[in-house]
Formats: sequence, C-alpha cells, structure tokens
Amino acid sequence: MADAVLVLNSGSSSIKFGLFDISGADPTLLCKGLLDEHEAKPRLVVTSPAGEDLFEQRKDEADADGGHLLADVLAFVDDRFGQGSLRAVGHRVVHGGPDYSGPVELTDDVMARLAALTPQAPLHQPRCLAPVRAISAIRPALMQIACFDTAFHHGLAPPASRFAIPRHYEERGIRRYGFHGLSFEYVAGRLARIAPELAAKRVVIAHLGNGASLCALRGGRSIDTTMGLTPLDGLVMGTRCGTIDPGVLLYLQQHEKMSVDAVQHLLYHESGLLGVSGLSADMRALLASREPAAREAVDLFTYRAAQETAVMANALGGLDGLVFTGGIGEHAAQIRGAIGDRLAWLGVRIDAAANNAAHERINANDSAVDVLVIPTDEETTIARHCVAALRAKAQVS
Ligand SMILES: Nc1ncnc2c1ncn2[C@@H]1O[C@H](COP(=O)(O)OP(=O)(O)O)[C@@H](O)[C@H]1O
Ligand SMILES: CC(=O)OP(=O)(O)O
Ligand SMILES: [Mg+2]
Repeated sequence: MADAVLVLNSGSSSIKFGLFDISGADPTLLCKGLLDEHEAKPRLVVTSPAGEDLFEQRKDEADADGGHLLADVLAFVDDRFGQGSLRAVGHRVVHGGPDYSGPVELTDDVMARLAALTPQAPLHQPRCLAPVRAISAIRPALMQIACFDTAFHHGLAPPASRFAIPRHYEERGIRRYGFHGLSFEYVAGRLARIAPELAAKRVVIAHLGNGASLCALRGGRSIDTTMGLTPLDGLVMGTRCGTIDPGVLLYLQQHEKMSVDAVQHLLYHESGLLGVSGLSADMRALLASREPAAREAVDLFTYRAAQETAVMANALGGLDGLVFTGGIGEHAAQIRGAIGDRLAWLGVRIDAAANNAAHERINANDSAVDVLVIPTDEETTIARHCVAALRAKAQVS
C-alpha cells in the first residue's frame, strides 16, 4: 500500500482528477479521470496514465455537488490501492485573494474566506469549493489542501498589480491578482529543466485553453499577467469576453436596462469565441467551420493574443521566449502559427513543419525568439504542493 494523494482540478464544466503515488522523489500518476456531474446522467470515468479505460460509472440522477461521484472515486481508490493509502486530497482553487501566497489546509475558517471570494470568480470558485464540502462529509478526517491559481502571481507589484481607480479600493483587495498560476508554475518548472538559459530570460507563457491568459516571466517569476481581479480580463476566451471597455458595462445597464446578473452572464457565458462566432466556444469546431463568423472569431482570438503578448513583452523589456500551453496552445498549430505571424515584428519566426508536428521547439533557425510548446500539468503541480504540505506536517517521510 503506497502513500497517495488525490488531486481534483475543478473546471467550469467538469472535474478532472489524478491519483498520485507520493512515495518517490516526485509524485507519479497512478490513474486519472473525469467527473461529469452536470449531465442528465452524471458520469465518472477512470483511465490509466496512458489513457486505457479502468472504470466507468453512471448515475441516474443529477449530482449537483459531485458528492455521489466523489464517494465512488474514494471507494475506487480504497479498492484498487488499499484502504488508508490516501494521505490528502489536493484541490485547484481558482481564487486565493490577498491572503494566500501558497497552499493551505482547508479548515472551516479558510473555506469561509474562500467562499467570500466567489464574486471575484463566480464561474469557478463555487465549483472548486463544492467538492471540498462533499469530501469533508464523506471523510471528515482526511486532510484537504487548497492550491491557488492566484498564488504564482502573488509577487505582482505596482504598477502591474494596480487599477487606475481611487487607491482606497486597493486597500479593500480590488487589485489585479492573475490566474492559471498552477499551469504557469508547471510550465516554468519544465522550461527551467529543458532550456535553463532561456528560463532565466524574458519569457511569455501563453496558456490558451477554455480560459486563457498570458504570464510575463522574468527569472522564473511572474511579473505581469493578463487576468486581473477576476478571470474575465485579458484574452478572448471560450465564452468570456476578455478585456473590454468598462463603459460597455455601464451602457448595457443604463441604456439596454440589463440587470447586473444579466451582464455577468453575458460576459462570462455568452461572449468570447461563442459570442463572436454565434456557433461554438470550442476552437476545434471553429477551425473546422466554413462560416465567416467562425473565421472572424478565430481572427479576433489571435489578434488579441498577439496584442497582449506585446503588452507582456513590454513589461519584460523585450522577448526571448514564447511558450504555448493549454488545450489550444498545445494542439492548434494554426493558432500558434497565426499568433507567431502577428508577432513577426518582434522577431518571432515559427517553423511550419515543426509547428504542424507540435515539436517541443517550433521556432525557425532565424527566429530572434525561442518558441516552444510545453504541455501543462496542473494536477502534478498540486500533487507536489500536497507532498510538501504533508512533509511540513511530518505526515509522510
Ligand atoms: N486538436 C485541437 N485543435 C484545436 N483546438 C483544440 C484541440 N484540442 C483541444 N482544443 C481546444 O482546447 C480548448 C480547451 O482547452 P483546455 O485547456 O482543455 O480547457 P480547460 O480550460 O477546460 O482545461 C477548446 O477550445 C478545444 O477546442
Ligand atoms: C482561471 C480560469 O480561467 O480557469 P479555466 O481556464 O479552467 O476556466
Ligand atoms: Mg483549464
């Protein structure tokens, strides 16, 4: 019976999980899976690290907090790896606010503070916290640890962290935090291993998934990022608008007579690729479509991604490396190519063959900027933090 940690990565539409053996120097994945609790028939799928099916379960009724499926996951872990093997559950929690610069054990007090941040991440925070409550109800003694998307950006300082509004709002926590930090942390760590000289220079990481943001990395640390107080800012996303003239929000409320809730729904759920294309939030579907509106949505996505990359390069005082990650960044060669083309003036040259083959390095020989594709792994970052937290509590050797 090996010591193990269970990692839950709660996204906007499903919960991904990974079970890690933590007896070695670095956590190793034992199995992974998906909880789709919002379908009419909620579903749990467990696969091996290579993707072979190990277990599947369907429920007949909706499972709003995923509690029933999580009980099945815990039972599966007991059954396959032995009762008592689980030392902790690590959770991706999107918002840690000003208080948390690193992982924290989830007590009632911490949960209350995190729940209070819901207005700053309404799409994500409730979905990150529901599984914590569900697991507490099933296994109250099991240690649960929160790992934050905001923590990697905790060193963000003025002017990058500041909004140009009266400064007493900043004292009340209204500042730029940044997100996707668990992904940026993983990619920055991997970059330091595969290209240590580049990792010490001026690098932009482009996390392009359903949510999308950029991180300006200097010496391995985040000095600026495109998301702000909320994960709504910055790039065009699947259903989120990204940076928008704040006057639009006032106009919608004052002249279109939309309620605050309706504006929130519009900006989080109906905008981005979905809103502009009128077809889909899914980049694969848009790239496959012949509709002009699909092409326009993709065009806006790459235009804004290149524009914001230049903003990050400005924060860094230049650009030595550009790293693509996330579902789109890892798999959509056409998007990487289009962003690269728009950044030619910064010296970016992408090699078409390397790009189409999704090699780790995709820049042409004459490129002034190194361009890489590094698959992200938020779950491994969380597992590593859990091991460190358990060691600090001397609960594992
Ligand atoms: N082969 C592919 N080509 C283009 N886009 C892809 C491909 N595979 C995944 N994507 C896109 O990646 C996005 C999802 O990214 P992902 O990082 O998995 O999202 P999440 O934020 O939910 O974790 C979707 O827009 C999807 O269409
Ligand atoms: C913070 C965020 O946008 O996360 P996701 O990409 O999972 O939606
Ligand atoms: Mg994601």
